[in-house]
Amino acid sequence: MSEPAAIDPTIEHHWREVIAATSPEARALLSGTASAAAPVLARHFYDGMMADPLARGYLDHAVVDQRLRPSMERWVRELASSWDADQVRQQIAVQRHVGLVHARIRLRVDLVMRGARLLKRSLTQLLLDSEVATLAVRVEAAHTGQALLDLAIEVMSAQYVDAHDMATRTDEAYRGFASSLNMSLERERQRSALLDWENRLLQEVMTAPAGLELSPLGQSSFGLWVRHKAPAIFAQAGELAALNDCIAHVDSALLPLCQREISAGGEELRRRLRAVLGEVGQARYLIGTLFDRLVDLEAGRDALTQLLNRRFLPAVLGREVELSRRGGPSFAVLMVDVDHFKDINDRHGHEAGDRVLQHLASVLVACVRSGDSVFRYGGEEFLLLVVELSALQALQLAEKIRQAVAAESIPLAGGSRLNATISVGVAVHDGHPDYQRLIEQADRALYRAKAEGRNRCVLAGG
Ligand SMILES: Nc1nc2c(ncn2[C@@H]2O[C@H](COP(=O)(O)OP(=O)(O)OP(=O)(O)O)[C@@H](O)[C@H]2O)c(=O)[nH]1
Repeated sequence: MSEPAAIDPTIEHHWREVIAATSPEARALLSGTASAAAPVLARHFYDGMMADPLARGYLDHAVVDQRLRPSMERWVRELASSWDADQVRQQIAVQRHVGLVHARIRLRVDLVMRGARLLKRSLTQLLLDSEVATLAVRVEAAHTGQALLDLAIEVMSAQYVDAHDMATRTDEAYRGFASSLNMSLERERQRSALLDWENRLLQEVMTAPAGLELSPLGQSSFGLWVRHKAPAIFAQAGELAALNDCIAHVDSALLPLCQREISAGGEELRRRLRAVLGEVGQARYLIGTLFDRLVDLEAGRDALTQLLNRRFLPAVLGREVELSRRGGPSFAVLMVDVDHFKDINDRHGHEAGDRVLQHLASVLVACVRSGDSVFRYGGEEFLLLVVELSALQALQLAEKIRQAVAAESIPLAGGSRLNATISVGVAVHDGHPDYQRLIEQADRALYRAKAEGRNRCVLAGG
């Protein structure tokens, strides 16, 4: 993360405007009150934050008491007593630094906002209750205090977002690097690490002197890899959590039971060992699944249809929105859904259902141009992004696809054939920057197509 050098002139301008509009009396009241009450204000800030279990995940009480609260007191004092141009510039630099630190420790921005809101409320109350100035001066000081806090948080948040974006890009790049390692080699390496641990366990059980602690799976080369490297490769995959549970179960429940039976030996020990090996079998299965899914996911492909999966939808749609925002031609989204697909599954079996999806995918791909994109959006739902088309042309394309599907019966595994139809919702981009809105419009049009009898195409807003 690098700190941008120049100070945003707009924010500096706003900051100085706030100060210029504040009378010397109100400035003095604000500085004096903030300075005297800094310990109370800092306490309100952190008490509010630490009341949230989420915040306690980032910060612990000792760190808050010893380190953060004193620097928060200083922060409040300086914010409320920086009036000349140099001091303002200095303040902006401080807020940016704080934003960077927050991004580095991944402190959530909403928690900071909450603390700031509580702090603002306390400061306002103190100023309004002050007995050393007229009501007009107290109100003026309260307004300035609030404006300065807002400015500080604004600068902090802007820096936070920049730094966070950069960190996300770096994380992604690392993930890309990590997952571009030779995956089949990595898979084999981890499988054999797991096997090594199993062999070692058996050896320890057979030959270990009395009192020897069995080696935990979590400390094995496999366990360390799961804890430290696998999250970078598999991100938030559910199987990874299951794998961690598996390892924890082996180490905290199954191994101690095994350990207890070593000296006695016999059938009970064998039973306990089988339980361990059973759980390790589960870990092996999970590793296999993780790697299998990664191959498709990394390629951005849906395993059944080989179409793009939803992963790249934000990137692809986001880019089209950006292109059209810069004056490019409009584009459309077609939401395609198989009619009565549940019946197809129920009547012909799940495999036939899969075959229908594969067939439909090939029809969709055949009907669009190479500049268009076809996604498997959900179970039996597909999303087509078609570029440089008017509403009428998009609807005509949808109709062409609908007819192509309806016209051709689909061959099944046993030689039989079945007919399927689709409904299509069409929406043309109207310039709105949020592509999700376009998807929702297409979705609503699809819903209408279903409601009006299926096997038809409906244009959103048409
Ligand atoms: N064979 C198969 N079935 C799937 C797959 N993904 C989802 N499904 C099934 O698709 C069916 C979708 O059913 P519904 O959402 O009720 O819709 P429908 O039966 O197509 O009815 P309408 O959309 O209203 O015409 C569910 O039964 C899912 O189990 C898949 O990958 N393969």
